[in-house]
Amino acid sequence: MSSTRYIRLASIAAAAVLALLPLVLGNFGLGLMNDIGIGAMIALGLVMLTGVGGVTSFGQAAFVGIAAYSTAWLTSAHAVSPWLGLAFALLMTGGAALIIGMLTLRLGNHYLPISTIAWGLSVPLVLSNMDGLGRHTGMGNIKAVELAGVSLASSGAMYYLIWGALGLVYLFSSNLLQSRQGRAMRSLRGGSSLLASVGADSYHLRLKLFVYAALLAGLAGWLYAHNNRFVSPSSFDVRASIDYLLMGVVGGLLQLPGALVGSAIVILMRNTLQDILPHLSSRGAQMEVIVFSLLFLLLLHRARAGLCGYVLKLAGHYRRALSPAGLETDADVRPLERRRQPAAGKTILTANQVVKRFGGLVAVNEVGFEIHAGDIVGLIGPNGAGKSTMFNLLTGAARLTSGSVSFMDRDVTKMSQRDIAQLGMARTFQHVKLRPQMSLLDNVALGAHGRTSRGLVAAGLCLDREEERRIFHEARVQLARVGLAGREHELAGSLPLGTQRMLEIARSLMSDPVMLVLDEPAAGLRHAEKQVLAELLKQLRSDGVTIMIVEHDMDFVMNLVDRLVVMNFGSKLMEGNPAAVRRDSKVQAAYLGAAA
Ligand SMILES: Nc1ncnc2c1ncn2[C@@H]1O[C@H](COP(=O)(O)OP(=O)(O)OP(=O)(O)O)[C@@H](O)[C@H]1O
Repeated sequence: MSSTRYIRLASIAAAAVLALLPLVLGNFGLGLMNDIGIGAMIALGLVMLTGVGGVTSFGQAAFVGIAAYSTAWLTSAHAVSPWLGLAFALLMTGGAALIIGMLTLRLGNHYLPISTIAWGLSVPLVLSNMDGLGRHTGMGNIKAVELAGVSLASSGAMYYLIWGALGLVYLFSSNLLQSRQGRAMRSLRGGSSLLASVGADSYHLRLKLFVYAALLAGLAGWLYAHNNRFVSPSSFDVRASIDYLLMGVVGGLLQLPGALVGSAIVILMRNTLQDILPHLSSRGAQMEVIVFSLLFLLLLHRARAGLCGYVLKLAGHYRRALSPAGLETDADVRPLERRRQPAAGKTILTANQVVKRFGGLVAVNEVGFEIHAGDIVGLIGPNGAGKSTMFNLLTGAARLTSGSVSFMDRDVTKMSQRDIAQLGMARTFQHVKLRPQMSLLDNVALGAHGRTSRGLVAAGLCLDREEERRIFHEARVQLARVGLAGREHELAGSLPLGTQRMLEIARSLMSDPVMLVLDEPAAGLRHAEKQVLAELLKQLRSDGVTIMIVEHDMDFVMNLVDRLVVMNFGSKLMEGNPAAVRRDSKVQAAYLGAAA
């Protein structure tokens, strides 16, 4: 049985068991299940935000509080329908998350998690000081939800509402992760330069995840308010936020089921401890904190990926589980649209008097050259000549001090790396940047981000399948082009360096580039791997792809390129075909002579 079929059957069985549970559970059991469902929904947001997006939040309970108070205020003080309360709660939570996210998500390092503590502390403080919201006492008499005239006041009715909503958001999240946006989101943890090179914007991806996680917390807050029919600020303080984070860590922040497992473990454990500890000590509440702290430490030592991660690892599927297989595609799938490629020989890139200073050091000094469509051009020079700096200036990864660069008839001097990528400049990295936990197919599919468009909502609702089929069809074509056909489902992290470089090139080709810019592609490769790479690049040239290559390996470059630009001490030493460069005495003195 295929793993997809197995997962589908297991999900149907789990749904059936959950649907029948109220028949055997009493009120207490249903209350616990409702708490687990609400906790799982908040932890699901954290799996998306922290596990996928790499943003640690200590303030998620604040969003739960904003939503719970919004609906409590509207339905108890103004007697409106809880369904209007839901719309208002989501609006308030989403709006708050958007503002907080825009203010904090650009903060790097540890500043971001610290800032989450700040709003995690301040929201309950504000709630507990507002007269209209009952100050420290909170608000009661919250209306029960009604559905088609039927009151959902009982625990059993709320159980179906909570778990039904959880099922829907779980499905939405799962669809999202296996989409164009989801691939980019799953790549966030490895830094922003790879994403920029495929035309994706890390900041906006993080912001979307942040708002999404807050909306899940908001939905949970609404359910909490109408399940308990009472809200107070203490339920939404930083301690509650840490509890939700603990649920994610215990269950596993890297898998969606981790949210469910974590919520169940933490809530059931807390309940059991609250029964047992008072019999053992008069300081039961403090003991509970200690037990949870010990659990946290144990997990960090023994199972950092949480219980789900641990079990999957034992089952040997851990790495594959992070890497959805990608859609199967038919031969008759409509290919992705191609851009109009420039005519052979047309000037596609012009560097004009480019200067880059680092303080007093002039790394690139008034360098200029042109690149014509269909050529392979090499940028060479001894160590410290300024090649990498020039590479960064051309691709938009660094800003020029003066001079200009035009690409495809556009002045790109001040353009972002992402916008230059969108114009058709694809790059690879000196230190290969792949997503090791993702399949080859997913890694390559990521390269099409800038030429496809379906967004988060379409992905969550599965309205992007046609585009996904086209992406995966193209990804298979590009994998075959670099000699990796049939290896689609292997993990990128398991490949040797030479194959990883091929994979990077396949990813670059996914953007349908006008020009491929390769940063030391032969570095670290064995002789045979270099030969395979050179053959591939020659094949790409004959397919009409323009290539610029920064390289140290003279033999590799000389046998490959049409033209060379030689740099030394930041300046252009000469430009010409390989034979002319080989003959040039200045080059021999500066570089080739040293290498001979
Ligand atoms: N971010 C930076 N800050 C300060 N100096 C820098 C920076 N980046 C590069 N340099 C300096 O600029 C000069 C050119 O460096 P660059 O890395 O571009 O040379 P390169 O030709 O690529 O060298 P290599 O072949 O060794 O990679 C060097 O002296 C380097 O120390």
